[in-house]
Amino acid sequence: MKIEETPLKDCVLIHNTVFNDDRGYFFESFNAERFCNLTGKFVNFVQDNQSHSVRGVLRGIHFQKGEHAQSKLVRVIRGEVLDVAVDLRPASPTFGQYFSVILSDTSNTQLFVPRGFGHGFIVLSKEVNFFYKCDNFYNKASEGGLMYSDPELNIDWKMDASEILVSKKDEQNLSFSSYKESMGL
Ligand SMILES: Cc1cn([C@H]2C[C@H](O)[C@@H](COP(=O)(O)OP(=O)(O)O[C@H]3O[C@@H](C)C(=O)[C@@H](O)[C@H]3O)O2)c(=O)[nH]c1=O
Repeated sequence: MKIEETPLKDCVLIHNTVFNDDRGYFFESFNAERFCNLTGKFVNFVQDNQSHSVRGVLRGIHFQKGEHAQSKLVRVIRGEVLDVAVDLRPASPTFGQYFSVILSDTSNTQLFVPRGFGHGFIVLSKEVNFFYKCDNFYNKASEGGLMYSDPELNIDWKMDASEILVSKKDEQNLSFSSYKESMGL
């Protein structure tokens, strides 16, 4: 297992050691001790989530507020996505910046998205099974969302707008400027 820093502090890529043989492959998708030693963080994951989506589906940009904030360790089990993490920590030097990376079932790379970040992904392959661990429970009342197409965030989703499919809920997400206003910034 190797850690690769991203331009956003605390948000790291994790490359697992994959053991290939005649039967296929094996890798440890999470090992608490190694994760802690390599990242310097103790993260107590308490909930696992899995979703299935078809090409063009964009889920995001999501976060939970306040004491319900979640760190996420995300990966793709089947297919390929462009995964996006947005630094929403007002005190961070990279506040408002995003990092994007292709995650797929062939690279098996994982992204650690810390508390205080927004997270989303768009499906690039025909179908995707997406899996992630969270260090805080789902709390509907504290859900927040930023508009994926916000001009200030200016995220390159690498897909034509006409192909993008979002939920009714995500159509109502906040602009980054309204988000900042709601935070008193
Ligand atoms: C996220 C979540 C949803 N749900 C329910 C609520 C709703 O009825 C249904 C679908 O929820 P959503 O539309 O919010 O699902 P989705 O759009 O997949 O939401 C997820 O998006 C990615 C990008 C994330 O980062 C996650 O944290 C989460 O916000 O599942 C739970 O019961 N537990 C959960 O932890």
